[in-house]
Amino acid sequence: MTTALSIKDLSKTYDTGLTALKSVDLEIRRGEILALLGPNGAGKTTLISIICGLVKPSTGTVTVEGHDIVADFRQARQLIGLVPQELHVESFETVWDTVTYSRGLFGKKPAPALIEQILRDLSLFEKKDERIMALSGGMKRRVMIAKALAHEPRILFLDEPTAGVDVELRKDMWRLVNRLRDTGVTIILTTHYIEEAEEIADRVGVIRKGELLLVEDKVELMRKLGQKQLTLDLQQPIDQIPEALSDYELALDMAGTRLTYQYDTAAQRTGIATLLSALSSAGITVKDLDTEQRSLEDIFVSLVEEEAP
Ligand SMILES: Nc1ncnc2c1ncn2[C@@H]1O[C@H](COP(=O)(O)OP(=O)(O)OP(=O)(O)O)[C@@H](O)[C@H]1O
Repeated sequence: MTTALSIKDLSKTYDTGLTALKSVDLEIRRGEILALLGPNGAGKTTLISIICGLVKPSTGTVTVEGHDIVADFRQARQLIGLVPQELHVESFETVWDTVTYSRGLFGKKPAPALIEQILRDLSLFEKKDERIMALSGGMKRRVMIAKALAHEPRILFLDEPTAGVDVELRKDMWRLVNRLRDTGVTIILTTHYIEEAEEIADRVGVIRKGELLLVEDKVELMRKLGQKQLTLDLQQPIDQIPEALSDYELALDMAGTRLTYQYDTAAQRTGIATLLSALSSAGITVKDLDTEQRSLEDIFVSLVEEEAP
């Protein structure tokens, strides 16, 4: 594994006394897409801001492709592209000038062909001569992404990139993210949209109250924590779950016509076969059945709830 980003024992206590990060350890591989999930105020932006040199850590170290973000700030920062949560783009400049200027800030030689490609990828090329102030909010957000990419970063941070953007931009963005990843760029995104993490991430980190609760391969996480639910629609309503079925984790709906059964997909035995035969022995006829996999959203909600004091 080649490490793109290494975070060790990172903590941050703001001047107000609030501890936003508590001893975070995290290794991010080159070329992976990591989604950081967490409720409001979890510390996601603080983490990104420290890595980008915008906030000073209280303890700990961060290295970007081997460069320490404090001792070797310029080298480390040059490898990073940041698309912040807030829109702040120069109003009077044109799209082209703004994006070109961003590249220049990192001391990189002009590369008009590259800037053109970035603008085309973001469906911004037709707007290249327009002033930013004349653009819609969605277009401004595209400009922010273009600015972050102009100096060819190896690690791209997207802080809640799709909050309030339309479906079109979201799709463009994920296409671009996948293409960047194919060229070896490491992508770290924070999001409230769990389906976004589910769709795009290779690994998912869950952060809450400044603590990294887990970091796990997405597929593995879903396999480990994912439970399936079996829904059984009954031919005849029942008043209560028969005593003979008390060993199973069953729930009966209000109408008495639907039983639900939670089971672990990773378990050796799901218990479905014995459950069905026990139902039959109890004289309960099943009209229809259906299974449903828990989504990452369910997993996230249950994790955050479980850990709550
Ligand atoms: N400059 C600051 N001074 C004091 N406290 C701060 C500062 N910036 C952030 N905080 C606090 O630190 C905690 C973590 O905030 P942060 O913005 O990192 O969370 P987040 O996970 O990005 O949240 P959101 O999803 O709402 O953006 C919050 O309680 C916040 O109020």
